[in-house]
Amino acid sequence: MKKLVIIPTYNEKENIENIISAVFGLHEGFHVLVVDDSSPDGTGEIVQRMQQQFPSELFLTVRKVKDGLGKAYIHGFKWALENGYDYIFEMDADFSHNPSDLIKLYEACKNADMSIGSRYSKGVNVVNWPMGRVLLSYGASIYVRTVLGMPIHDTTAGFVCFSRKVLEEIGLDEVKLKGYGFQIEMKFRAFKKGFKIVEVPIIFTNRELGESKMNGGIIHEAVFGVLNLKWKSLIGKL
Ligand SMILES: Nc1nc2c(ncn2[C@@H]2O[C@H](COP(=O)(O)OP(=O)(O)O[C@H]3O[C@H](CO)[C@@H](O)[C@H](O)[C@@H]3O)[C@@H](O)[C@H]2O)c(=O)[nH]1
Repeated sequence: MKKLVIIPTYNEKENIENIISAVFGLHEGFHVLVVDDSSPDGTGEIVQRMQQQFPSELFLTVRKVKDGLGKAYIHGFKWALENGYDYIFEMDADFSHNPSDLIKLYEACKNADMSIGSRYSKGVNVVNWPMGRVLLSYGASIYVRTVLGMPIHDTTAGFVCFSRKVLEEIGLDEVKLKGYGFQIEMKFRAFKKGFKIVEVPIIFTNRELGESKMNGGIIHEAVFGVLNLKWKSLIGKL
């Protein structure tokens, strides 16, 4: 089975080399695609250099401008489908997600269609986030679950495994949200299509290096984006 971990990056020079090494260090046959938005800090150049060491496992696509997490992933998903991958993973560059949990996600995904590394399926498993961010994220998950009626605890999770057929059937060109709302939209579309989704408990650890790209615009898009998804679902367009 061909497995691809997609890592979107914007200014991750402190993390990128270590995270790629950690994935390959698992020796589980994962390939890595980095989707970099022309990071001014030289993240892309670091990946290019590592490609000499891992010519057939490490891939890089560079987009011209910073255009949001969602668009970066959509680009990566299409690349994965074109290149024949069976299982496709989302993972942050910054070690918020422990790369060794990829194995748990893969095992769970084999018995489902999609698996989610979940911070909230067994209590709240977040380390070193400021209380405000925990409340925002946990509150967002309750808001989304209530409005959309989706039985998923961690609806904004960014540590996910998709089996190929989910990405083939979900309608990638119709996914509209670009920021973290994208995470919600992907899960809702998969849920509406009747795919089997399982949550795997993980511990999310706040990054030690580099900076989060979270901002007010991303929150605004997610709040109104959820209402729009609900509306589309009510009028049968989703
Ligand atoms: N290519 C690209 N990558 C991006 C962009 N914005 C963020 N990224 C990359 O996406 C990953 C996550 O971004 P962070 O900015 O570190 O996210 P966070 O604040 O820690 O957010 C986490 O929580 C969110 C809400 O729960 C999650 O939705 C998100 O996936 C992530 O796990 C990192 O690898 C970062 O470099 C972008 O515009 N373009």
